[in-house]
Amino acid sequence: MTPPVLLSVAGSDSGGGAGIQADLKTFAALGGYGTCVLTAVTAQNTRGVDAVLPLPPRTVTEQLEAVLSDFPVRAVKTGMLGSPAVADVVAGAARAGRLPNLVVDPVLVATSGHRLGVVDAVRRLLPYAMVATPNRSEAAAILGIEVRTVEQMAAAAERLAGSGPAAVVITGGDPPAGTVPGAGDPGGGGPGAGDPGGAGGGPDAGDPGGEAVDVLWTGGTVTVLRGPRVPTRHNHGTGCTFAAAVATRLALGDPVPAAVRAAKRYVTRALTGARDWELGAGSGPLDHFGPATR
Ligand SMILES: Nc1ncnc2c1ncn2[C@@H]1O[C@H](COP(=O)(O)OP(=O)(O)O)[C@@H](O)[C@H]1O
Ligand SMILES: Cc1ncc(COP(=O)(O)O)c(N)n1
Repeated sequence: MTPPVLLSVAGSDSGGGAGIQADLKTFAALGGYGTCVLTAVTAQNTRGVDAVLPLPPRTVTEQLEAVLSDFPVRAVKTGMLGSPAVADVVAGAARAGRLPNLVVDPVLVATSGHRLGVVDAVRRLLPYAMVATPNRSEAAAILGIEVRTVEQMAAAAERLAGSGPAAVVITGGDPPAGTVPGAGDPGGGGPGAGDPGGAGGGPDAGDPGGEAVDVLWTGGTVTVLRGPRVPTRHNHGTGCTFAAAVATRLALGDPVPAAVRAAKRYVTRALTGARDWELGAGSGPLDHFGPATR
């Protein structure tokens, strides 16, 4: 059977763990066919980003035309945009209705701390998103407010949805200092439990008992998605992988809540598969195709 076609609009990670490389692996692992439009080339490895070359808007336009004129693209994921001018090119295609099931991952800063994007570029694309997937610090930067607790994640998701996206997932993969703060009952609830007040005080990434808590806002409903926090230094590209998985599941026909749950499960498995890997000296990549992902 012909697989559904996905498009990733993102930067290249020479280390292969994030960006275009993570997106194409995720699309393939989940049964899609991946195409790509490069926005920037980064010199990057598990330790950090050494250089960034943003591509000219015209080169991005030409790649978009090449892909969209030939492939029946069913869903699109954007990551690093490179520049506001490139964001305008992509927003133009979205405005023209050429980017269906658009998942916008507002990449601003790499896990290593290197700046990869600006809020101004992300703002130009958000109005056209079906799903936006900022992490907590990205949501905080876009809105100019603090986003740490589950209550703050829920409020931020609702505010971001006000700027256009049909759904917003704020991801909480980054280990906060010591705990995932949130008032109320720390217990209960698998992925999909619906109590925004119940993040609990799970220990952070160093503790196998902790949780990775994401918050989904869609159609006026807040859903708290909980998963086990995988204790690992191999966590480079989690945000890219998550957003690419959401896009793939949308392309396969899932509604947004199901797509988001499936994406969270996939990231957890890809993290689990690479837990004992020793690739690079810093934040290593995920296991996109390993037995844990099946
Ligand atoms: N150590 C971890 N264990 C389990 N899930 C994780 C871990 N780190 C990130 N995730 C999950 O990966 C997805 C991407 O989130 P996040 O890491 O916050 O994105 P980003 O890379 O943009 O910071 C979310 O579903 C988040 O809960
Ligand atoms: C080209 C590119 N795009 C996106 C990210 C963010 O990935 P992460 O948040 O996992 O560092 C990255 N490091 N490089």
